[in-house]
Amino acid sequence: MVSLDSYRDEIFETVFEHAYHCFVVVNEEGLITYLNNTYCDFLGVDKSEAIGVHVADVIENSRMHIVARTGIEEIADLQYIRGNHMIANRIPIHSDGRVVGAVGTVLFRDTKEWMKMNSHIKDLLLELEHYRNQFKNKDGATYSLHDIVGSSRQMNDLKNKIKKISPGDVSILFRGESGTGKELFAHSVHQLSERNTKPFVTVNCAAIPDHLLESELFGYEDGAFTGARKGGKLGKFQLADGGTLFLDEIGDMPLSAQVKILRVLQEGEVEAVGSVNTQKVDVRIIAATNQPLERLIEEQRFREDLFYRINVIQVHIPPLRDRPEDLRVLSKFFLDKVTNRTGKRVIGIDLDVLDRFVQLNWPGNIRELENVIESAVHLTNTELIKFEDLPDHIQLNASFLKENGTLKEIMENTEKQVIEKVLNKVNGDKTKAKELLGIGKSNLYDKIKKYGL
Ligand SMILES: Nc1ncnc2c1ncn2[C@@H]1O[C@H](COP(=O)(O)OP(=O)(O)OP(=O)(O)O)[C@@H](O)[C@H]1O
Repeated sequence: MVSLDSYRDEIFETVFEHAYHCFVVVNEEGLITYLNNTYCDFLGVDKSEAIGVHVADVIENSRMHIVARTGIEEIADLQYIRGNHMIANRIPIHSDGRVVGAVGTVLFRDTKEWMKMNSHIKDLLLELEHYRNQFKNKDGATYSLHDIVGSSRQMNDLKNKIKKISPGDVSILFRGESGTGKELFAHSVHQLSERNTKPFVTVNCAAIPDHLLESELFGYEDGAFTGARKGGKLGKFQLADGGTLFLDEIGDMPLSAQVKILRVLQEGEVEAVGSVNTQKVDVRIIAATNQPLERLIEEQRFREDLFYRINVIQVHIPPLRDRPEDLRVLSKFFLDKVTNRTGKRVIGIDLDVLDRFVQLNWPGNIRELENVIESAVHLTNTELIKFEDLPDHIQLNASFLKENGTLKEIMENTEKQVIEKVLNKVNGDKTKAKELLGIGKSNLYDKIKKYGL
């Protein structure tokens, strides 16, 4: 007689492993705990490598991590995976009254009917895409984590952090120098959140003149001011209702607008310019800045109470110079992007060029790197980007460093020369030397030893 356990295992094995359906199970963090063989084959992944990985990294357009968080089931949802439209069911798993994960099934039995329906759906979606493009609203999140290139430890840590903090409504403040990718990360947060089917609206606080910012943010009523559009206009808050509002360059927002934003965030209501009524809005705030907000607060140019509102979770994006491991992969990525766009055949980057890139400071970060590659692709006469194809300022910068070494080497060299000169001047008297140099005795001894003086 078969035991109950093995009977159960048999059923499990038959249902999950021999079925034509794809099955996936995730835990509450969205990490895959089970993936059946059919799904592995279809995705072309190795089961042992997929288990424990975040589902969004293994399955395109997955929403399993969202269901595992919200506990709201999604039945017969259309999902695009590996070139096909599939029907996905996502069901939350409850234990002890709380959601502990989700199980997902995807139907893809390759029957003729399904193929027919699939191609019909493809046609319909193409048509829909065509109409969507015609009415395209420039707002919307167009990037996701997959678009963020980089293999450095810092980038991987950042991506993991984004996956953890994206679900939920917590406000996030991205900090980092210009061109580090703050906007890209803001898009990704929205894409990974429960709000991803709702609008993602960007406000560039630095680009809107002070006197227009209020009406841009909160909209205005018909006839609110001279020159106002007939019928009034919706503000960014109303447009983002249910979704995410990305306040870019928030450090540049005038104080008067800061007060008003704070009120909206506290009360969840907006008042259009010229209106006597308020309107409820539900938006998640993501902000970004490259400004030192703490200093702006001291100088009373940024409100401390607003800072605490937006700074619930802070994410710092490191500058490019601090993650040289990403230079090679980013350079290749931009090379492919530019050559695909321009049709010019340039297949590689000289190793010399990449070596130089590592020495540079990149004040404009990834945006600057993209511009440098773009200009080099246009200038090169060969299939390889060479040193002489780089813009002048990069060549100068690089050759200076090449001749003199890295910043650390230049500084050490200078330090050695100064100490040597002072020691000669005082005939080796270390007490006098330390006074002239303005450093402590043990510090001086350490340096004498380090430079072999
Ligand atoms: N990791 C990355 N992978 C691919 N492209 C990137 C990456 N980071 C940034 N970029 C690209 O670099 C450019 C600048 O990125 P983004 O606008 O997100 O930076 P930012 O930090 O918001 O800059 P700013 O503070 O000036 O607004 C964009 O074209 C973006 O697509």
